[in-house]
Amino acid sequence: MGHSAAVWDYRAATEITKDWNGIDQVLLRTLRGSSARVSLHGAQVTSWRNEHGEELLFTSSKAIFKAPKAIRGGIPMCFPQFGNCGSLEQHGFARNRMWAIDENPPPLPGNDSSGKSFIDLVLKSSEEDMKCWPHRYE
Ligand SMILES: O=P(O)(O)OC[C@H]1O[C@@H](O)[C@H](O)[C@@H](O)[C@@H]1O
Repeated sequence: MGHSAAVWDYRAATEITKDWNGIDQVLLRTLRGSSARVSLHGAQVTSWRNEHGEELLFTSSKAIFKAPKAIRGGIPMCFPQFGNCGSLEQHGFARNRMWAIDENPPPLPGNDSSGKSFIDLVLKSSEEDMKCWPHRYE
């Protein structure tokens, strides 16, 4: 990619694209050539490729990347419940909401961002979700 560790610009290694349903997804690349893809639908990690381009995550070919279905596969956010251990939908509603990019995230701990890339996503409680889970969160 033409980056060197001395001038690593993680923002240049972060690209926002749309999936086939028009939903924003974030592609993150590292200096060494590995990458991850995160959908704003559920903040779900849908791909993680190593520096050889090999996919390390399973995402079902039957996955529907669109509400009201949560994405099946990858790394889901299970909140505020896991599985069916509660009265909410399977694994909670967070994986079936549109998350937002936090433009002013707190810095990474230490000085460990060289060659890496990252994105901070945020989900805030909504009046609608308060009806079934009456707690504020962010
Ligand atoms: O199928 P979903 O709703 O995407 O959930 C993902 C998986 O979550 C796990 O907790 C279940 O044991 C699996 O059966 C399930 O497939």
